[in-house]
Amino acid sequence: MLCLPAGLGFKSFGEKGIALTQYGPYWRDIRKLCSVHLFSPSKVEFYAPLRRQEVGLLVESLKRSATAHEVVDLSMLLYDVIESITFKMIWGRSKDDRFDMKGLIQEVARLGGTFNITDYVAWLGTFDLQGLTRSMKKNNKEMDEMLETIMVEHEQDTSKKREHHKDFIDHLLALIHDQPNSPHDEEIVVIDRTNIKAIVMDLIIAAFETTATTLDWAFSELLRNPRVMKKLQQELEKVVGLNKMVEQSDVEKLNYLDMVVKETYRLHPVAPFLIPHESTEDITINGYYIKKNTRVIVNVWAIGRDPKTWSENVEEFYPERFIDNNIDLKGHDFELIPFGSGRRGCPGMLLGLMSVKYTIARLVHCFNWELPNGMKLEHIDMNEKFGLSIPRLKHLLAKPTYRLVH
Ligand code: HEM
Repeated sequence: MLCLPAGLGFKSFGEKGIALTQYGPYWRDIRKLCSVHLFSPSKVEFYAPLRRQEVGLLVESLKRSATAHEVVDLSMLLYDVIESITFKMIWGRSKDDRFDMKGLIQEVARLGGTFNITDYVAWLGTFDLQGLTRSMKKNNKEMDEMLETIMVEHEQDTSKKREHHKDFIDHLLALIHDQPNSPHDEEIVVIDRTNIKAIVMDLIIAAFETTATTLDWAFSELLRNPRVMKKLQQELEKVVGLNKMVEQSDVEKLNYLDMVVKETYRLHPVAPFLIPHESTEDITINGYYIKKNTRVIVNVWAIGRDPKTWSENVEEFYPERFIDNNIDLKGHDFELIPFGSGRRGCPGMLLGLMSVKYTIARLVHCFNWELPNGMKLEHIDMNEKFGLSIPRLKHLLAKPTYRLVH
């Protein structure tokens, strides 16, 4: 069956972005464009110094907390570091006190995941009984104003620095200013300001919340499972040693880390239902007839907890289950598809996984982690907050101790 994301109960900027846009020439061009400037392996490499710098700053701040024997809000710190990396990649700056970008994105995730009665009883849409349309419009307006300001600032900044260090918004704006001479020019996608806002919004939502939430769950499981934490530290000691920092080039040598990340996604897929898809043709699967244009929701959360696939210890965080199989995250193994599968699968997987693995590696290598105030393992609150993604309900608190030799 060919699938493509269908409309959610809302759409931020119509079908002008990438993630909620129907399959067709526009989606193909935009996806290609994003691949060149953001997702390709060379871009993952290009952003290595940025990741190194931002995660390095986090390590330094944790070292200070360790010296002061402080308990830290690990969830908040993880969201902050991914926020900085994502925003710097996309518009060249990290936090901007003029805008509450994180709040706006989290509101989109909340609204997107709210049960919307209009999806089932369309005529109720006129009444907006749950106030979702009103909230979405307000959110859209704020985002629109914020992105317009950022775009204007990019256009006005003609400094040499900008010429040499173009961010993603610069690349998109160049497309407006260098529109093709001929409509048959296939190399250049014709876009306007609303397209740019929609694409940028999609990318930030797709990149920020997903990566940060993965890290939050990975650390929750590592803290709950000291055996796994210890084994990961042993792997890091063996591959990197205790005298130097982990580098991104070390990441591919860390096999146990790879299994820890897969196991995190099995139990905590960030997008539990992926993005809603739509069948593009009539089809029968396993005896079930699915009509063309049917909305299809894939329950990745349930697949990851199916004892028929994963055996009876399905609730246990047990990375070793990946030792004797070739299951990977690329979307070929349907028992584990946290990044989706096929042509609408996540194009930012390489980028996201590098941020996830590198951050875990650095923090587990540099620090021992304890629960605060003698808290017992079984008291770690593992409840989820339901939305488009499923982050932790409560922040994860922990106490770091520096463990490297220098
Ligand atoms: C590491 C954490 C990430 C996870 C778990 C994740 C997961 C997903 C999932 C489940 C989908 C929907 C796939 C489907 O419905 O079949 C998706 C789509 C998408 N992701 Fe990611 N993602 C991550 C990181 C990123 C990053 C870092 C970026 C960009 C910089 C990104 C950009 C996108 C885009 C643009 C789409 C929509 C693709 C389309 O509709 O063609 N993602 N992602």
